[in-house]
Parts: sequence; structure tokens; C-alpha cells
Amino acid sequence: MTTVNSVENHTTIFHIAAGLVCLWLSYRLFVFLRFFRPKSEHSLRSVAILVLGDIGRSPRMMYHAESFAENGFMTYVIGYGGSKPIPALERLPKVELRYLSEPPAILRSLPFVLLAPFKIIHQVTSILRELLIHAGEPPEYILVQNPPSIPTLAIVWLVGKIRGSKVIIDWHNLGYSILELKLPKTHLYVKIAKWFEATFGKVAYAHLFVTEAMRDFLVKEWNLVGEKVVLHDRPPKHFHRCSAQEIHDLFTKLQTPFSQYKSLQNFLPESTTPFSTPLTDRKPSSESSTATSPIPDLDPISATAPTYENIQPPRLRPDRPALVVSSTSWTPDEDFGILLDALKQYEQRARELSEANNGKKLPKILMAVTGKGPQRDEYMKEINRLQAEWHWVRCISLWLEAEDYPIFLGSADLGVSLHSSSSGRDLPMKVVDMFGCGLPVCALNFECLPELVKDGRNGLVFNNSEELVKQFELLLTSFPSSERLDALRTSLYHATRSLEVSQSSSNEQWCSWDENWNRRLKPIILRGIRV
Ligand SMILES: Nc1nc2c(ncn2[C@@H]2O[C@H](COP(=O)(O)OP(=O)(O)O[C@H]3O[C@H](CO)[C@@H](O)[C@H](O)[C@@H]3O)[C@@H](O)[C@H]2O)c(=O)[nH]1
Repeated sequence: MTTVNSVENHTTIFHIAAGLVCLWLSYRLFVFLRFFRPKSEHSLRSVAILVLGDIGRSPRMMYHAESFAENGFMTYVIGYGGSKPIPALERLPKVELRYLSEPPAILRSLPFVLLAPFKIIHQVTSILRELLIHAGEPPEYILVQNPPSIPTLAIVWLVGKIRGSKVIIDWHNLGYSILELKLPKTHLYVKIAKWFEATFGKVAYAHLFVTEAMRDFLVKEWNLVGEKVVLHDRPPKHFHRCSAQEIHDLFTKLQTPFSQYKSLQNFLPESTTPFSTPLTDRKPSSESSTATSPIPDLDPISATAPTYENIQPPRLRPDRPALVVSSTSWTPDEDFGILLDALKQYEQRARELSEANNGKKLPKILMAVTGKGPQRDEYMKEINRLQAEWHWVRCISLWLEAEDYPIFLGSADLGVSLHSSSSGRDLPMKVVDMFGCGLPVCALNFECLPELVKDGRNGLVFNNSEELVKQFELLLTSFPSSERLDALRTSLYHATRSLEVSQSSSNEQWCSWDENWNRRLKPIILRGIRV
């Protein structure tokens, strides 16, 4: 009896196991058949946007997603999590953010040689899962950012071939040129990377380029096949120069994070929330609005505190430091050593002028570097060591939420770009952001910078730290009423409103991201669709 029971139990277990295996096989077959679905069966008006990085730190791809969704496309954004994306992506109903998973924690403790193959397999399978299964019907378009090229260009090439999705490659830069920053040009890895990028990047439905220089180079070198469109970075419409009220609101919000920087203690002018911030204050109407000193000891709960009615709108306070800003991903193609040297020299120059007491004076500089990235900690450690001795300069690093970032730029007095381009063929998007916020820029010179910055017209161009510190001195002497800075700001205002920005044949007008996208990309993606 016991033997019969045991045989029955085994049979039942076998049936359950067989059932599960059949179920699993059917699922694999289903996935397999979906994969080989006829090419014509993709869903019109859908796009999968692939970013092999933190979606929230990929502004250009987020702007693409917003534009596709606003043009009626179901938009899947596939990439990694980390930073909060721009508000539009959370607001628009047609956008779905699909986050790729990181490899399991247990694998992350493996040594790099063992981890690397696992990481690649994990990455490839999770991208395929998103493109083949979760995106539902095959998307009409797959838009992929390059770099990185490996493995994404090969994956989208394969998926495009099998499922009929039209591949659009957005050439931000050249992947192999970034590898050349670390390895010699003749290194085997560089050769493989270049071959991979040229092979899988050659044919696409459309190629988008961030510069004309990039288009000309790739068309000539790799003989690209497909539509070719230069889509310069442009700022979103809502980027603007900020009013004193907006600056006041932002710096009131930043009061808590700012109070955590030890280096800022005793550096910024005193302020009392919500009446004043290091950059702004409100004068009670009883006091003259032309008085220049900050409000001294406004205690909101004291009997002498001004009442709501007699508080005036905020104004920029005359004793504020000059707010200089640089934004970055802290990657090796930006040499922050140049900025550090310039700040060192500025500190010395400002001290000399103050001691000479001859009427010429430089203001304090609050240098804010926004952004996250690999070299941040190393540079900040060095900066903190140096600034322990400084009186005229402070440098802080911060990350701002997407909605605060343009307000911060719109509150600043001067921008700095240290972008030097590994390929010599991409442009600093930060400068585009700054121009959108009416912020004049000092930009490090490199090959194709004149496609964006015209020395003396919309910014100043420098080649080394000595030239940068001279530009600081030129623009900031007698700050906050600096004629040179005002003149550059006015000239930038005109350049971004009336004049063409490109030195090239296209005579392109300055405009917003939307206007540019609708003018250049929309006709190509809506081709063949009746609107
Ligand atoms: N939300 C937020 N965004 C920030 C912050 N700081 C920087 N950013 C974002 O980070 C960008 C700067 O990152 P980089 O990686 O330094 O970009 P880039 O050199 O200026 O431009 C490169 O990337 C662009 C596309 O992402 C390319 O189009 C361009 O050609 C170039 O390759 C800024 O434009 C901004 O969108 C911050 O505090 N908060």
C-alpha cells in the first residue's frame, strides 16, 4: 500500500513538473513568435527611446521623449533610474518610463573580470526584454543615443531588422573617441570599438547629429546610409532669465542645503528666511528702496518684524557675491583643473586689489558646479583643501531637481563651460541651457565651439586659466554694476533673438527645442502618416 502511494505521489509530482515545463515552453514559444512577428505588424505612432544611462541625467533624450509624446506618439523611455526626470515625462499620459534593472547585488561583489561578462549578458537580456516584450507591439521607431555604442547599436540594429521598427540614431558624440581619452588610438579595444560603432551605426532610418561638424565627418568617414538631420541642442521654452522674485523663492528653498556647506559659513551675507536670502532681500516700505545695505537683523518673530502689508517685493541685494555657475557630468573630457587654477588666481587678485585700496574692487565669487559624475569627489576634495585658506572665493557642488536647474541658471551672473569634446565634434549642452536662461558664458575653446559661441557676441572664449581669470576680472570689476557684464548680457539677448547662431551655410536661427524639433525632425517621423 505504501509503495502504491509513493508511486502515485511521484506521478503527481512528475505531472506538475511536466505541466510547469510545458507552461514555460509555451511562454518561450510565445516570446519567440512575438519576436518573429511579420515586419508590417508594428504599431504606428509609437517609439521606444533607449538611453544606456540615468534617464534623469539624459536631458536631450528626455526632450525627445516629450516631443514625441506631444506629437501623439506612445513613448517608452528605456534606461536606468537614479535622478528624477523632467516633470513633463511624469505628466504626459503617453509616456511610460521603463527602468532597466541593475545586475543582482550578489554579482556586484565579483571581481571586474568575472563581473563584466555577467553585466553585459544581464544588460543585453534586459534591453531585449523591454524592446521585445514590454513595449507591446513592435514600436514604429526606436531612437537610440550614441554613445555608448556597445551593445545598444547592435541590439537596435537586430531588433529593427527582425521586427521592422525604424531605427533613429542620435549621434551625441563618438564612443570610440571617449575610449581614446584613456587608451592610445592604436589600442586593440579602440579599434574594436570603432569597428563596432561604424558597422552597426552605418545604416539607420535616420541619423541625428548635434553639430554640422559631426554630420560632415560621419558622412565622409563612414558613408552613413539613411536620412541625415542636424538637430542642434536648444533650450526648452520655459528656460528664461529669472526675476528677483523667482531668485528669492529658489534661494529660500535652497537655504537648508546651503546651510550644510561648512565652507559657506561667514562667507555669504547674512540672511533671514523668508525675508532675505544670500542674493535677495525685501525692504520694508518705510525704508528707502534705494538704500544699498542688506536688512541687518530681521527677526520674523520679534516685535519689530515688518508686517505682511509693508513688505516690498524682493530685490537683488547689492552686497551679494557674484554667482558663477558651471554644469557638468564630471567626466574626463572636462578639465576642472583649469577652473581651479583660475579661482586660485582670482582669490589672489581680489586680495591684492582689496589691500591696494585704490578704488578698483572685485566681488566675492560663489562658484556653483551643478551635476553628478565620476570625478566629482576627487575635485571637490582638492577644492575644499584649497578654499580653507580663501576669503574671496567659495566653490560648491550641487545637484538640482530638474525644475530648479533652469531657475538656478537664470539667477546666476556668469556661466563657465569647460567642455572640450573628445571627438572635437560635439557641443556643450550646458552652454545652450545658459543661453536659454540669458546667462553670458566664458567657454573653453575647442574645434567646433564657433558653431555655438561667438567670441564677444554671445560669450567669451578662453584657452587657459590665465585667460579665464582675466575674463572674470573684466566682467566682474565693480560688480554688481558692471558695464562689461551688462553689455555682454545685452549682446547675448540680441544674438539669441535676431541673429543666426551658426557660422555654417544653414544660417540657422536661434529657437526653442520644440520649434527646432518640429521644424527638423517632425516632417521625417510623420512621413507617410496622414495627419
Ligand atoms: N536636473 C539637473 N540637470 C543638470 C544639473 N547639472 C547638470 N545638469 C544637466 O547635465 C547637462 C550637462 O551634462 P554634460 O554631460 O556635461 O553635457 P554637455 O557636455 O554639456 O553636453 C553633452 O551632452 C549632450 C546631451 O546630453 C550632447 O547633446 C552634447 O553634444 C554633449 O555631448 C546639462 O545640460 C543639464 O541638462 C543639475 O544640477 N540638475
